[in-house]
Amino acid sequence: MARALPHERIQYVVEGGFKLSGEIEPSGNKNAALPIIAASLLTDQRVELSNVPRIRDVEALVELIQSVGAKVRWLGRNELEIEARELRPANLDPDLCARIRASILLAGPMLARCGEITLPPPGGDVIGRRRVDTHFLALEQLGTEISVNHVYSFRAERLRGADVFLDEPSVTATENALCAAVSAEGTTILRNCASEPHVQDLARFLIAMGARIEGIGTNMMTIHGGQPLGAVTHRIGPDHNEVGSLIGLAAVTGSEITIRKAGVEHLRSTLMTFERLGIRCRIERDDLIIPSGQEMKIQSDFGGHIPKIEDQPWPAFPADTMSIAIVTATQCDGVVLMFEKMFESRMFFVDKLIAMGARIVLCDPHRAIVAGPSKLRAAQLESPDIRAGMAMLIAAMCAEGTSIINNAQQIERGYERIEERLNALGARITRIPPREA
Ligand SMILES: CC(=O)N[C@H]1[C@@H](OP(=O)(O)OP(=O)(O)OC[C@H]2O[C@@H](n3ccc(=O)[nH]c3=O)[C@H](O)[C@@H]2O)O[C@H](CO)[C@@H](O)[C@@H]1O
Ligand SMILES: C=C(OP(=O)(O)O)C(=O)O
Repeated sequence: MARALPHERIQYVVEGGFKLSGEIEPSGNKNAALPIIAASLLTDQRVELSNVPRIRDVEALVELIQSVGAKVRWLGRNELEIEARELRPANLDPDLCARIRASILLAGPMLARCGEITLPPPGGDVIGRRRVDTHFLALEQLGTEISVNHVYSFRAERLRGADVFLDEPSVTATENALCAAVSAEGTTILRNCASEPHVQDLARFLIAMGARIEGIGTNMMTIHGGQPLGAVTHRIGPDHNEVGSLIGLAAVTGSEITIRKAGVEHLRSTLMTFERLGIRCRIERDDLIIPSGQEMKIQSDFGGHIPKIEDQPWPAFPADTMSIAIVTATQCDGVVLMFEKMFESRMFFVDKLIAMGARIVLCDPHRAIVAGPSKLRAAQLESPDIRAGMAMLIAAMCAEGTSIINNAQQIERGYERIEERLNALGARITRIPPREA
Protein backbone atom coordinates (compact mmCIF):
# COMPACT_ATOMS: atom_id res chain seq x y z
CA MET A 1 0.00 0.00 0.00
CA ALA A 2 1.24 3.48 -0.87
CA ARG A 3 2.19 5.31 2.30
CA ALA A 4 0.35 8.60 2.82
CA LEU A 5 2.96 11.34 2.87
CA PRO A 6 3.16 12.68 6.43
CA HIS A 7 3.43 16.30 5.33
CA GLU A 8 1.30 16.21 2.21
CA ARG A 9 -0.54 19.53 2.07
CA ILE A 10 -3.94 19.64 0.48
CA GLN A 11 -5.92 22.68 -0.46
CA TYR A 12 -9.59 23.04 -1.39
CA VAL A 13 -10.64 25.93 -3.59
CA VAL A 14 -14.35 26.43 -2.94
CA GLU A 15 -16.72 28.53 -5.00
CA GLY A 16 -19.59 29.45 -2.72
CA GLY A 17 -23.24 30.13 -3.34
CA PHE A 18 -24.28 27.00 -5.23
CA LYS A 19 -27.30 24.95 -4.25
CA LEU A 20 -26.91 21.20 -4.03
CA SER A 21 -29.39 18.53 -4.99
CA GLY A 22 -29.52 14.79 -5.27
CA GLU A 23 -28.71 11.72 -3.22
CA ILE A 24 -25.69 10.81 -1.18
CA GLU A 25 -24.80 7.88 1.06
CA PRO A 26 -22.72 8.43 4.19
CA SER A 27 -19.41 6.63 4.45
CA GLY A 28 -18.77 4.03 7.08
CA ASN A 29 -18.17 5.48 10.54
CA LYS A 30 -14.47 6.32 11.02
CA ASN A 31 -14.72 5.86 14.76
CA ALA A 32 -16.22 2.38 14.27
CA ALA A 33 -13.84 1.30 11.51
CA LEU A 34 -10.77 2.14 13.60
CA PRO A 35 -11.52 0.01 16.71
CA ILE A 36 -12.89 -2.78 14.51
CA ILE A 37 -9.71 -2.89 12.43
CA ALA A 38 -7.67 -2.98 15.65
CA ALA A 39 -9.97 -5.68 17.10
CA SER A 40 -9.40 -7.82 14.00
CA LEU A 41 -6.06 -8.69 15.61
CA LEU A 42 -7.94 -10.66 18.28
CA THR A 43 -8.32 -13.64 15.97
CA ASP A 44 -5.79 -15.51 13.83
CA GLN A 45 -8.59 -16.20 11.35
CA ARG A 46 -9.85 -14.24 8.39
CA VAL A 47 -11.75 -11.00 8.95
CA GLU A 48 -13.64 -9.34 6.13
CA LEU A 49 -14.93 -5.82 6.59
CA SER A 50 -17.14 -3.84 4.24
CA ASN A 51 -18.16 -0.18 4.15
CA VAL A 52 -14.72 0.74 5.49
CA PRO A 53 -14.15 4.47 4.92
CA ARG A 54 -11.05 4.94 2.76
CA ILE A 55 -9.72 7.84 4.78
CA ARG A 56 -6.31 8.83 6.07
CA ASP A 57 -6.84 7.57 9.62
CA VAL A 58 -7.84 4.14 8.33
CA GLU A 59 -4.82 4.02 6.04
CA ALA A 60 -2.55 4.91 8.96
CA LEU A 61 -4.06 2.20 11.20
CA VAL A 62 -3.81 -0.36 8.40
CA GLU A 63 -0.08 0.42 8.14
CA LEU A 64 0.27 0.00 11.89
CA ILE A 65 -1.40 -3.42 12.00
CA GLN A 66 0.73 -4.50 9.05
CA SER A 67 3.83 -3.48 10.97
CA VAL A 68 2.92 -5.89 13.80
CA GLY A 69 2.44 -8.73 11.34
CA ALA A 70 -1.17 -8.62 10.08
CA LYS A 71 -1.75 -9.37 6.40
CA VAL A 72 -4.09 -6.80 4.95
CA ARG A 73 -5.64 -6.64 1.50
CA TRP A 74 -8.14 -4.18 0.03
CA LEU A 75 -10.67 -6.38 -1.78
CA GLY A 76 -12.48 -3.38 -3.25
CA ARG A 77 -12.63 0.35 -2.60
CA ASN A 78 -14.20 -0.12 0.84
CA GLU A 79 -13.69 -3.83 1.54
CA LEU A 80 -10.82 -4.92 3.69
CA GLU A 81 -9.48 -8.39 4.42
CA ILE A 82 -7.33 -8.85 7.53
CA GLU A 83 -5.52 -11.99 8.61
CA ALA A 84 -3.44 -11.82 11.76
CA ARG A 85 -1.98 -15.33 11.94
CA GLU A 86 1.25 -14.28 13.61
CA LEU A 87 1.79 -11.05 15.45
CA ARG A 88 4.90 -9.44 16.90
CA PRO A 89 4.48 -6.68 19.48
CA ALA A 90 7.10 -4.35 17.96
CA ASN A 91 8.10 -2.20 14.99
CA LEU A 92 5.48 0.48 15.43
CA ASP A 93 6.32 3.75 13.72
CA PRO A 94 6.11 6.54 16.36
CA ASP A 95 5.22 9.15 13.70
CA LEU A 96 2.35 7.05 12.47
CA CYS A 97 1.11 6.43 16.04
CA ALA A 98 1.33 10.14 16.74
CA ARG A 99 -0.84 10.88 13.73
CA ILE A 100 -3.96 9.10 14.94
CA ARG A 101 -5.81 8.75 18.21
CA ALA A 102 -6.71 5.19 17.28
CA SER A 103 -3.13 3.89 17.62
CA ILE A 104 -3.89 3.44 21.35
CA LEU A 105 -6.58 0.94 20.30
CA LEU A 106 -3.85 -1.60 19.56
CA ALA A 107 -3.28 -2.03 23.31
CA GLY A 108 -6.27 -4.27 24.14
CA PRO A 109 -6.03 -6.61 21.13
CA MET A 110 -2.22 -6.92 21.29
CA LEU A 111 -2.31 -7.66 25.04
CA ALA A 112 -4.87 -10.37 24.31
CA ARG A 113 -2.82 -11.93 21.51
CA CYS A 114 0.80 -11.32 22.56
CA GLY A 115 0.63 -10.41 26.26
CA GLU A 116 2.51 -7.19 25.60
CA ILE A 117 2.81 -4.10 23.45
CA THR A 118 4.76 -0.87 23.62
CA LEU A 119 3.03 2.09 22.07
CA PRO A 120 4.28 5.58 21.39
CA PRO A 121 1.73 8.17 22.57
CA PRO A 122 -1.29 8.48 20.28
CA GLY A 123 -2.18 11.60 18.32
CA GLY A 124 -5.42 12.59 16.64
CA ASP A 125 -7.12 15.90 16.41
CA VAL A 126 -5.40 18.70 18.27
CA ILE A 127 -8.50 19.95 20.02
CA GLY A 128 -7.34 20.09 23.63
CA ARG A 129 -5.95 17.62 26.13
CA ARG A 130 -6.56 14.00 25.16
CA ARG A 131 -6.42 11.83 28.28
CA VAL A 132 -5.22 8.24 28.29
CA ASP A 133 -5.80 7.74 32.03
CA THR A 134 -9.07 5.85 31.55
CA HIS A 135 -7.33 3.38 29.23
CA PHE A 136 -4.71 2.75 31.89
CA LEU A 137 -7.31 2.44 34.66
CA ALA A 138 -9.34 -0.17 32.76
CA LEU A 139 -6.44 -2.22 31.43
CA GLU A 140 -4.71 -2.27 34.83
CA GLN A 141 -7.84 -3.62 36.48
CA LEU A 142 -7.97 -6.34 33.84
CA GLY A 143 -4.49 -7.49 34.89
CA THR A 144 -2.12 -5.32 32.85
CA GLU A 145 1.09 -3.80 34.17
CA ILE A 146 1.76 -0.45 32.60
CA SER A 147 4.93 1.59 32.62
CA VAL A 148 5.28 4.98 31.03
CA ASN A 149 8.58 6.38 29.89
CA HIS A 150 8.04 8.47 26.74
CA VAL A 151 6.30 5.36 25.43
CA TYR A 152 3.58 3.27 27.05
CA SER A 153 4.54 -0.34 27.83
CA PHE A 154 1.71 -2.74 28.52
CA ARG A 155 2.28 -6.29 29.77
CA ALA A 156 -0.22 -8.91 30.93
CA GLU A 157 0.72 -12.50 31.61
CA ARG A 158 -2.94 -13.30 32.00
CA LEU A 159 -5.86 -10.95 31.43
CA ARG A 160 -8.52 -11.47 34.12
CA GLY A 161 -12.10 -10.27 34.19
CA ALA A 162 -12.91 -7.54 36.71
CA ASP A 163 -15.64 -5.19 37.82
CA VAL A 164 -14.36 -1.93 36.34
CA PHE A 165 -15.79 1.52 36.97
CA LEU A 166 -14.46 3.91 34.34
CA ASP A 167 -13.64 7.37 35.71
CA GLU A 168 -15.25 8.83 32.56
CA PRO A 169 -17.17 7.26 29.70
CA SER A 170 -14.21 7.45 27.34
CA VAL A 171 -14.99 6.08 23.89
CA THR A 172 -11.61 4.60 23.00
CA ALA A 173 -10.94 3.42 26.59
CA THR A 174 -14.25 1.53 26.54
CA GLU A 175 -13.18 -0.01 23.22
CA ASN A 176 -9.76 -1.03 24.52
CA ALA A 177 -11.32 -2.50 27.65
CA LEU A 178 -13.89 -4.42 25.58
CA CYS A 179 -11.14 -5.97 23.45
CA ALA A 180 -9.12 -6.97 26.50
CA ALA A 181 -12.21 -8.27 28.33
CA VAL A 182 -13.41 -10.59 25.56
CA SER A 183 -10.09 -12.44 25.82
CA ALA A 184 -9.79 -12.27 29.61
CA GLU A 185 -10.54 -15.18 31.90
CA GLY A 186 -13.90 -14.73 33.61
CA THR A 187 -16.50 -12.02 33.58
CA THR A 188 -15.89 -8.29 33.23
CA ILE A 189 -18.40 -5.59 34.05
CA LEU A 190 -17.66 -2.20 32.50
CA ARG A 191 -19.54 0.49 34.37
CA ASN A 192 -19.88 4.12 33.27
CA CYS A 193 -18.77 3.00 29.82
CA ALA A 194 -19.32 4.82 26.53
CA SER A 195 -22.19 3.68 24.33
CA GLU A 196 -21.76 5.63 21.07
CA PRO A 197 -22.87 3.94 17.81
CA HIS A 198 -19.22 3.08 17.13
CA VAL A 199 -18.83 1.40 20.52
CA GLN A 200 -22.01 -0.58 19.74
CA ASP A 201 -20.67 -1.49 16.31
CA LEU A 202 -17.43 -2.80 17.82
CA ALA A 203 -19.39 -4.86 20.36
CA ARG A 204 -21.51 -6.40 17.58
CA PHE A 205 -18.38 -7.18 15.60
CA LEU A 206 -16.90 -8.95 18.64
CA ILE A 207 -20.12 -10.92 19.11
CA ALA A 208 -20.00 -11.98 15.46
CA MET A 209 -16.46 -13.22 16.19
CA GLY A 210 -17.77 -15.35 19.06
CA ALA A 211 -17.62 -13.03 22.09
CA ARG A 212 -20.41 -12.83 24.68
CA ILE A 213 -21.36 -9.26 25.56
CA GLU A 214 -24.49 -7.94 27.23
CA GLY A 215 -25.66 -4.35 27.67
CA ILE A 216 -24.74 -3.01 24.24
CA GLY A 217 -25.92 0.58 23.86
CA THR A 218 -26.04 1.17 27.64
CA ASN A 219 -23.47 2.49 30.09
CA MET A 220 -22.90 -0.94 31.66
CA MET A 221 -21.62 -3.84 29.61
CA THR A 222 -21.01 -7.36 30.88
CA ILE A 223 -18.47 -9.42 29.01
CA HIS A 224 -18.12 -13.17 29.51
CA GLY A 225 -14.49 -13.53 28.50
CA GLY A 226 -12.45 -16.36 27.10
CA GLN A 227 -14.78 -17.43 24.26
CA PRO A 228 -12.98 -18.58 21.11
CA LEU A 229 -12.86 -15.75 18.57
CA GLY A 230 -12.92 -16.72 14.90
CA ALA A 231 -13.48 -15.65 11.33
CA VAL A 232 -16.00 -12.89 10.76
CA THR A 233 -17.59 -10.81 8.04
CA HIS A 234 -18.87 -7.44 9.18
CA ARG A 235 -20.27 -4.26 7.65
CA ILE A 236 -19.28 -0.97 9.32
CA GLY A 237 -22.28 1.22 10.18
CA PRO A 238 -22.89 4.66 8.64
CA ASP A 239 -21.15 7.70 10.05
CA HIS A 240 -23.67 9.73 12.06
CA ASN A 241 -21.24 12.66 12.21
CA GLU A 242 -21.08 12.74 8.43
CA VAL A 243 -24.90 12.66 8.32
CA GLY A 244 -24.95 15.62 10.75
CA SER A 245 -22.46 17.45 8.51
CA LEU A 246 -24.66 16.87 5.45
CA ILE A 247 -27.77 18.14 7.27
CA GLY A 248 -25.95 21.38 8.19
CA LEU A 249 -24.57 21.74 4.67
CA ALA A 250 -27.95 21.22 3.00
CA ALA A 251 -29.63 23.71 5.34
CA VAL A 252 -27.14 26.56 4.95
CA THR A 253 -26.98 26.23 1.17
CA GLY A 254 -30.79 26.05 0.88
CA SER A 255 -30.50 22.67 -0.81
CA GLU A 256 -32.70 19.61 -0.85
CA ILE A 257 -30.73 16.42 -0.50
CA THR A 258 -31.55 12.83 0.33
CA ILE A 259 -29.16 10.90 2.51
CA ARG A 260 -29.61 7.24 1.64
CA LYS A 261 -29.00 4.56 4.29
CA ALA A 262 -28.50 7.26 6.89
CA GLY A 263 -28.70 4.95 9.93
CA VAL A 264 -31.71 6.82 11.29
CA GLU A 265 -31.85 4.80 14.51
CA HIS A 266 -28.77 6.74 15.67
CA LEU A 267 -29.95 10.22 14.70
CA ARG A 268 -32.44 11.23 17.38
CA SER A 269 -30.19 13.65 19.28
CA THR A 270 -28.79 15.04 16.02
CA LEU A 271 -32.23 15.66 14.53
CA MET A 272 -33.46 17.18 17.79
CA THR A 273 -30.52 19.61 17.77
CA PHE A 274 -31.07 20.70 14.18
CA GLU A 275 -34.77 21.14 14.99
CA ARG A 276 -33.73 23.61 17.67
CA LEU A 277 -32.13 25.59 14.83
CA GLY A 278 -35.34 25.41 12.80
CA ILE A 279 -34.20 22.63 10.46
CA ARG A 280 -36.55 19.70 10.00
CA CYS A 281 -35.70 16.50 8.17
CA ARG A 282 -38.00 13.75 6.96
CA ILE A 283 -37.34 10.09 7.58
CA GLU A 284 -38.36 7.54 4.96
CA ARG A 285 -37.32 4.04 5.98
CA ASP A 286 -33.55 4.42 6.47
CA ASP A 287 -33.28 7.52 4.26
CA LEU A 288 -33.18 11.07 5.52
CA ILE A 289 -34.52 13.89 3.39
CA ILE A 290 -33.51 17.47 4.10
CA PRO A 291 -36.07 19.60 2.23
CA SER A 292 -35.09 23.00 0.87
CA GLY A 293 -36.78 26.15 2.17
CA GLN A 294 -36.13 25.41 5.85
CA GLU A 295 -37.51 27.87 8.40
CA MET A 296 -34.07 28.21 10.05
CA LYS A 297 -35.46 30.05 13.01
CA ILE A 298 -33.79 29.25 16.31
CA GLN A 299 -36.40 27.88 18.71
CA SER A 300 -36.36 29.78 22.00
CA ASP A 301 -36.75 27.93 25.26
CA PHE A 302 -40.07 28.12 27.07
CA GLY A 303 -40.70 31.73 28.12
CA GLY A 304 -38.64 33.14 25.24
CA HIS A 305 -35.29 32.33 26.87
CA ILE A 306 -32.10 31.86 24.84
CA PRO A 307 -31.72 28.16 24.01
CA LYS A 308 -28.57 26.12 24.44
CA ILE A 309 -27.05 23.40 22.31
CA GLU A 310 -24.68 21.23 24.28
CA ASP A 311 -22.77 18.07 23.52
CA GLN A 312 -22.76 15.16 25.93
CA PRO A 313 -21.86 11.49 25.96
CA TRP A 314 -24.17 9.25 23.92
CA PRO A 315 -27.14 9.14 23.44
CA ALA A 316 -27.03 12.95 23.67
CA PHE A 317 -25.74 15.26 20.95
CA PRO A 318 -22.27 14.10 19.82
CA ALA A 319 -19.27 16.35 20.43
CA ASP A 320 -17.98 15.68 16.91
CA THR A 321 -21.06 17.36 15.39
CA MET A 322 -20.72 20.52 17.50
CA SER A 323 -18.56 22.47 15.00
CA ILE A 324 -21.16 21.73 12.31
CA ALA A 325 -23.99 22.95 14.56
CA ILE A 326 -22.05 26.20 15.17
CA VAL A 327 -21.57 27.00 11.49
CA THR A 328 -25.19 26.09 10.79
CA ALA A 329 -26.42 28.42 13.57
CA THR A 330 -24.67 31.39 11.89
CA GLN A 331 -27.28 31.11 9.12
CA CYS A 332 -30.28 30.76 11.41
CA ASP A 333 -32.46 33.54 12.73
CA GLY A 334 -32.02 34.11 16.47
CA VAL A 335 -29.53 33.61 19.27
CA VAL A 336 -28.21 30.34 20.67
CA LEU A 337 -25.58 29.36 23.21
CA MET A 338 -23.28 26.57 22.03
CA PHE A 339 -21.69 24.64 24.90
CA GLU A 340 -18.83 22.23 24.11
CA LYS A 341 -17.97 20.52 27.36
CA MET A 342 -15.09 18.41 26.44
CA PHE A 343 -12.19 19.65 24.34
CA GLU A 344 -10.87 23.09 25.30
CA SER A 345 -9.47 24.02 21.86
CA ARG A 346 -12.24 22.77 19.63
CA MET A 347 -14.12 26.09 19.51
CA PHE A 348 -11.18 28.31 18.59
CA PHE A 349 -11.95 27.92 14.89
CA VAL A 350 -14.93 30.28 15.33
CA ASP A 351 -12.38 33.10 14.78
CA LYS A 352 -12.40 32.09 11.12
CA LEU A 353 -16.18 32.20 10.95
CA ILE A 354 -16.09 35.65 12.60
CA ALA A 355 -13.58 36.77 9.96
CA MET A 356 -16.06 35.58 7.31
CA GLY A 357 -18.80 37.76 8.82
CA ALA A 358 -20.45 35.48 11.39
CA ARG A 359 -21.69 37.07 14.61
CA ILE A 360 -20.25 34.91 17.37
CA VAL A 361 -18.96 35.74 20.84
CA LEU A 362 -16.53 33.17 22.16
CA CYS A 363 -17.29 33.44 25.87
CA ASP A 364 -14.59 31.02 27.00
CA PRO A 365 -12.99 27.87 25.53
CA HIS A 366 -16.21 25.93 25.94
CA ARG A 367 -19.03 28.36 25.17
CA ALA A 368 -19.93 30.53 22.23
CA ILE A 369 -23.00 32.65 21.57
CA VAL A 370 -24.10 32.68 17.95
CA ALA A 371 -26.46 35.37 16.65
CA GLY A 372 -27.74 34.85 13.14
CA PRO A 373 -28.28 35.04 10.34
CA SER A 374 -25.23 36.72 8.85
CA LYS A 375 -23.99 36.83 5.30
CA LEU A 376 -20.63 35.07 5.03
CA ARG A 377 -17.80 36.33 2.82
CA ALA A 378 -15.20 34.14 1.14
CA ALA A 379 -11.90 33.82 2.99
CA GLN A 380 -8.56 32.06 3.12
CA LEU A 381 -8.85 29.46 5.85
CA GLU A 382 -6.69 26.87 7.60
CA SER A 383 -8.32 23.68 8.81
CA PRO A 384 -7.17 22.91 12.37
CA ASP A 385 -9.00 19.58 12.77
CA ILE A 386 -11.43 17.26 11.01
CA ARG A 387 -14.71 18.78 12.16
CA ALA A 388 -13.64 22.45 12.17
CA GLY A 389 -12.34 21.79 8.66
CA MET A 390 -15.71 20.43 7.61
CA ALA A 391 -17.42 23.41 9.27
CA MET A 392 -15.18 25.74 7.23
CA LEU A 393 -16.00 23.85 4.06
CA ILE A 394 -19.69 24.34 4.83
CA ALA A 395 -19.12 28.05 5.55
CA ALA A 396 -17.19 28.42 2.29
CA MET A 397 -19.99 26.73 0.36
CA CYS A 398 -22.58 29.19 1.62
CA ALA A 399 -20.30 32.26 1.39
CA GLU A 400 -20.20 34.66 -1.51
CA GLY A 401 -17.04 34.28 -3.60
CA THR A 402 -14.17 31.82 -3.69
CA SER A 403 -12.58 30.57 -0.47
CA ILE A 404 -9.38 28.65 -0.01
CA ILE A 405 -9.12 25.98 2.67
CA ASN A 406 -5.55 25.06 3.46
CA ASN A 407 -4.57 22.02 5.48
CA ALA A 408 -7.53 20.13 4.02
CA GLN A 409 -5.70 16.85 4.66
CA GLN A 410 -7.20 17.26 8.15
CA ILE A 411 -10.69 17.03 6.63
CA GLU A 412 -9.61 13.94 4.71
CA ARG A 413 -8.60 12.23 7.98
CA GLY A 414 -12.31 11.74 8.53
CA TYR A 415 -14.31 12.34 5.33
CA GLU A 416 -13.84 10.12 2.30
CA ARG A 417 -13.44 11.83 -1.13
CA ILE A 418 -15.65 14.56 0.22
CA GLU A 419 -15.02 17.07 -2.60
CA GLU A 420 -15.87 14.46 -5.24
CA ARG A 421 -19.05 13.41 -3.48
CA LEU A 422 -20.21 16.99 -2.87
CA ASN A 423 -19.33 18.02 -6.43
CA ALA A 424 -21.62 15.22 -7.61
CA LEU A 425 -24.41 17.10 -5.81
CA GLY A 426 -23.53 20.40 -7.48
CA ALA A 427 -20.76 21.83 -5.27
CA ARG A 428 -17.72 23.54 -6.85
CA ILE A 429 -14.70 22.34 -4.92
CA THR A 430 -11.30 21.93 -6.55
CA ARG A 431 -8.78 19.80 -4.71
CA ILE A 432 -5.12 20.71 -5.07
CA PRO A 433 -3.36 18.49 -5.91
CA PRO A 434 -6.02 16.60 -7.87
CA ARG A 435 -6.64 13.01 -6.82
CA GLU A 436 -4.85 10.24 -8.59
CA ALA A 437 -7.33 8.19 -10.63
C1 LIG B 1 -11.08 7.62 17.47
C2 LIG B 1 -12.27 8.08 18.21
O1 LIG B 1 -13.20 7.32 18.47
N1 LIG B 1 -12.29 9.36 18.59
C3 LIG B 1 -13.45 9.89 19.27
C4 LIG B 1 -13.32 9.55 20.75
O2 LIG B 1 -12.12 10.10 21.21
P1 LIG B 1 -11.53 9.64 22.62
O3 LIG B 1 -11.88 8.23 22.91
O4 LIG B 1 -10.13 10.06 22.59
O5 LIG B 1 -12.33 10.57 23.61
P2 LIG B 1 -12.75 10.17 25.08
O6 LIG B 1 -14.13 9.60 24.98
O7 LIG B 1 -11.68 9.40 25.71
O8 LIG B 1 -12.75 11.57 25.82
C5 LIG B 1 -13.81 12.37 25.90
C6 LIG B 1 -14.37 12.46 27.30
O9 LIG B 1 -15.27 13.54 27.40
C7 LIG B 1 -16.57 13.10 27.74
N2 LIG B 1 -17.53 13.90 27.01
C8 LIG B 1 -17.89 13.57 25.75
C9 LIG B 1 -18.77 14.34 25.03
C10 LIG B 1 -19.29 15.45 25.67
O10 LIG B 1 -20.08 16.18 25.10
N3 LIG B 1 -18.94 15.77 26.91
C11 LIG B 1 -18.05 15.01 27.61
O11 LIG B 1 -17.72 15.33 28.74
C12 LIG B 1 -16.60 11.67 27.28
O12 LIG B 1 -17.59 10.97 27.94
C13 LIG B 1 -15.21 11.23 27.61
O13 LIG B 1 -15.14 10.94 28.96
O14 LIG B 1 -14.45 10.09 21.44
C14 LIG B 1 -14.54 11.53 21.40
C15 LIG B 1 -15.76 11.89 22.23
O15 LIG B 1 -16.92 11.43 21.67
C16 LIG B 1 -14.63 12.00 19.95
O16 LIG B 1 -14.55 13.40 19.91
C17 LIG B 1 -13.53 11.40 19.08
O17 LIG B 1 -13.83 11.63 17.71
C1 LIG C 1 -11.76 14.13 17.30
C2 LIG C 1 -11.94 13.30 16.27
O1 LIG C 1 -11.15 12.27 15.93
P1 LIG C 1 -9.86 11.65 16.69
O2 LIG C 1 -10.31 11.21 18.02
O3 LIG C 1 -9.52 10.48 15.81
O4 LIG C 1 -8.83 12.71 16.71
C3 LIG C 1 -13.11 13.44 15.36
O5 LIG C 1 -13.40 12.48 14.63
O6 LIG C 1 -13.73 14.52 15.35
